[in-house]
Amino acid sequence: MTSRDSYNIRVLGQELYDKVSSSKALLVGAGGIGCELLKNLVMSGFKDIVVIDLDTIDISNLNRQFLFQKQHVKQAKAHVAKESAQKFNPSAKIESLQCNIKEPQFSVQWFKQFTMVLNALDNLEARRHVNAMCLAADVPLVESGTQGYFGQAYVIKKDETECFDCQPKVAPKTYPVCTIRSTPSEPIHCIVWAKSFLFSQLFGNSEDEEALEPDNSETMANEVAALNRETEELKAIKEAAGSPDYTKKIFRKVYETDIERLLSMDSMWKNRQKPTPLHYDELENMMSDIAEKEGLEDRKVWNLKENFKVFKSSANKLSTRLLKEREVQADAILTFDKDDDDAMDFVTAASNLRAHIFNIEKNSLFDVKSMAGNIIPAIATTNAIISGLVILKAFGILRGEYKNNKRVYLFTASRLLSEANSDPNPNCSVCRSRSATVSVNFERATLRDLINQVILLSVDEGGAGMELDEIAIMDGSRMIYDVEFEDMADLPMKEAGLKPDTILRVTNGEDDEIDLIMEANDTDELIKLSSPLPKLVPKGLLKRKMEEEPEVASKRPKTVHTTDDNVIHLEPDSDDDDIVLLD
Ligand SMILES: Nc1ncnc2c1ncn2[C@@H]1O[C@H](COP(=O)(O)OP(=O)(O)OP(=O)(O)O)[C@@H](O)[C@H]1O
Ligand SMILES: [Zn+2]
Repeated sequence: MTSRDSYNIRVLGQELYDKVSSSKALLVGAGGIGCELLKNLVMSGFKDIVVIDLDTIDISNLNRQFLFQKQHVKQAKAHVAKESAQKFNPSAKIESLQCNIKEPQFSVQWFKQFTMVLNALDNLEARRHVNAMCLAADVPLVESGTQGYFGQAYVIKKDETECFDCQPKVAPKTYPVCTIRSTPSEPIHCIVWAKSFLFSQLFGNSEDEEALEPDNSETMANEVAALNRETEELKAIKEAAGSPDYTKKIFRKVYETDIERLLSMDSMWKNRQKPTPLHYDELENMMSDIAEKEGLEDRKVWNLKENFKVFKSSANKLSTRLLKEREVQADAILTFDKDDDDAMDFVTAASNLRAHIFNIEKNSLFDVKSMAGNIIPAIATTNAIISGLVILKAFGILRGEYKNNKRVYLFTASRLLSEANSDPNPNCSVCRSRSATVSVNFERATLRDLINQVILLSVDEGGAGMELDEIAIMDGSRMIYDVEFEDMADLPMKEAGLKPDTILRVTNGEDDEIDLIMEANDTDELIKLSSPLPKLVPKGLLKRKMEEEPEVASKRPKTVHTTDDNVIHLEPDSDDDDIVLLD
């Protein structure tokens, strides 16, 4: 027994220590929270840990992801995190995987080996996936997130608590296309234009215009046609990459010709201040009287000449890079990355030039970076506090606490607020459906076998007890059976495109649905239910139960969604919540 173990026994008590040291934890993500958390896990006595992260270490991670050092840049986060954390407790077994958690090899069956899963992710999609897998495998999950000085940590457990998807999440902000392309009025409109329109048209994939919201109104039809023409013209200029007047062509098109075309649409400017085009040659002449100085400060707002200079140099650098990449791969593109200096220089200068034309305030590179990259600074202390709380949630799980394992919110790095975990939302389509694992011989069993032996089987015999003419079966968004679509019913499952870990959703009417998680069975038995299907709790009943317990409902604080998917802040509006002040 190491001295760390004897220390942990004294702190945790023998009973909890035994649970901690015999559990197996999966840590998803080895970034800001993940690094802290892996260190906490090994130091608090977890002995069997799998850490997974798809990414490699970037220099910008080093200020807070302290398991990584300069010499590790470009190496796999998961492997380096494992090596560094191992030193805190050499007796812990850590397995590292440089993979995407969404890969099919990480099946429901694979998730079942863990006592708990700890999320340390930075995106909605992966969080949703892990949530669904943990529900299907019935493994408790600790979800966490931070944003600046705010953070949260909470436990998700099938049938006991809300799941990640019980409350709707806000979609990232989008902007109407006509505001971005024709009538910007705020700095962010110019930044979105530079990043999502100009950058992606010139160097990336023109389909990339993620932040633009199509505007279908008829009055805009002419304008949209004009803008499509602009896009075509830009494509032609793109072909001139590498030629001496390349940047001049771009500049004249987007800051002169396009602006003059906008000015010719009189109705657009009746109640708006008109833009003023910029002229390349005039600016070029002005440049001759300033000394060339390299290295502009990123926190200073550049003047017109400086923006012009940076625009030309960064556009040239990006197009040279793209041409080089195209020599190797004909359809190479550049993807905007906030940590790519040339891309940030380009977006800052291009958006500032546009801001100048529309009389909008310009911004420093530092500020443009935070807006273009949707960045709210990641703060090491916030990650550290939240990771500590995640470990307390994990201890709670080992003690069998779910509902009373309170959600914790961190406000402005000094106030912690906790609230009771909520019941699952009776209308949640992710966690409120019943689920069961069915083992299937994919080579031989047909969908009809599944229908007869599981779906139509009576509830008393462990089946779903549904009626044949009422059921519909979906494989994700693909309909594979209903009473009027039996084409696939008699094919072997494999031929019907079904494979292990497919989750089939069977519904019959509104109030009854069940998810069947398919696993491989190579025995002679075509279909085998591992356990009877869970009995249905009609949604109506659950809803009524919630209404009968008003004190539970009224305790729910008001939800305030942020623009990012990292964290949802809650504002307390109940006096009963525990508030802890940190020094
Ligand atoms: N699907 C996924 N599978 C595995 N790991 C993932 C997946 N999605 C995200 N991650 C990892 O989760 C971690 C989240 O960490 P964090 O929020 O600190 O982000 P970061 O990329 O390290 O930092 P930043 O975004 O601020 O540059 C990252 O290391 C990321 O690679
Ligand atoms: Zn749910």
